[in-house]
Amino acid sequence: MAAPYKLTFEEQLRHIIDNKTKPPGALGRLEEIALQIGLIQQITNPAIQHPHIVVFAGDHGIAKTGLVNAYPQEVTAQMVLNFAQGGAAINVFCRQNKLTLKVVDAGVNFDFTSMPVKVINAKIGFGTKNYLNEPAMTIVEAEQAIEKGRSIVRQLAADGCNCIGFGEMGIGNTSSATLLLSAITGLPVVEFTGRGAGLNDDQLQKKIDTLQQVYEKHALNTLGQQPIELLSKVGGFEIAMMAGAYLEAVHLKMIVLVDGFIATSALLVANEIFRLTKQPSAIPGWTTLIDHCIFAHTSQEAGHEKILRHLGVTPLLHLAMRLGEGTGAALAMPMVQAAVNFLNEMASFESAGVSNKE
Ligand SMILES: O=C(O)c1ccc[n+]([C@@H]2O[C@H](COP(=O)([O-])O)[C@@H](O)[C@H]2O)c1
Ligand SMILES: Cc1cc2nc[nH]c2cc1C
Repeated sequence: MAAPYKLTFEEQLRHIIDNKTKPPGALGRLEEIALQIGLIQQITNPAIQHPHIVVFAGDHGIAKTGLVNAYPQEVTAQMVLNFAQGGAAINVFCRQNKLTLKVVDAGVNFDFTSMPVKVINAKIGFGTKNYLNEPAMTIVEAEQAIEKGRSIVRQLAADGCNCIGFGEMGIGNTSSATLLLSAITGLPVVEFTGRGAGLNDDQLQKKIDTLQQVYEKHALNTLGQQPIELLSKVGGFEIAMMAGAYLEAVHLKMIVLVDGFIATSALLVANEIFRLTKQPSAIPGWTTLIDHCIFAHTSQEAGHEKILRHLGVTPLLHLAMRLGEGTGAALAMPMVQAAVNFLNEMASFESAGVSNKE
């Protein structure tokens, strides 16, 4: 006699989700998220513990030229102080959704150490170099930033956090994100260039021309599969640190929420690093970091929708936001919690005595 067929863990989870008191699929995307989280935690009653938003801040040498940005470089440091004082949008949404916020100085052009503010000092440098003239950072700096991002997440996980969203702050960083995405996907710079924090039509054209020049100067068409070199040419300290943070969070099987355009560019860099290390994925059958992540929102920054489509993913929210700071991730967190809650708390047809379809 053939041995009885044993359900795989994924089949068991699907069965539990399908037997909740609702028509199959009626909770839509929440059902996908519940399945994804169950698979990440390899348990049928998963839990979110000590959810965090970590905002990485860094400055960009190119921003000093004013060729690609509407706001001056000083705004990065000023906004970090605003985060530390609780006055930014991300502070409001974290308070609303009971998320712990950590602010990391990955490389802002300002010294916060003498100030009475709660900012994690992970400074790699006082802003990157202007990549119109030279590489943004050294290979060693790129590696240091990645390692620092990994260690920050490792510490949070050790302190009990299992759900995390990453945000960023850095005047000029939509330009870095554009160049990184263009190199990694092989799609033209113009595809990913947008208005950032608020460029007009003329300024947008100047940004496109400038970034095309940078793309050619550093032969970025040859660097798509060399993520560390790519970061060193056109990256940002906050983007490199976030890439390390994603790598560690996925490695530790945390629930990871992806914010907007810049956060997605850091994820793609991390994904290339993951691919190079050829480590087996923590979850059977998941081959990329993308499989592991929950995409929080679609930013209004023009390139975001394009890269999301390229990846074949649909985020939870579409609020026409383009702020960064992790605000999209913070707003999506209650949906993720709702997915976990229905899986844990809803009755099944059997337990509630509700008749199922014939
Ligand atoms: O997250 C997004 O999708 C997003 C889209 C546009 C702008 N931003 C934020 O705006 C800043 C970068 O804009 P820019 O024009 O200076 O490159 C940076 O601090 C980001 O957090 C963020
Ligand atoms: C004011 C301001 C706040 C921000 N938060 C994230 N990016 C930002 C850019 C600007 C300009």
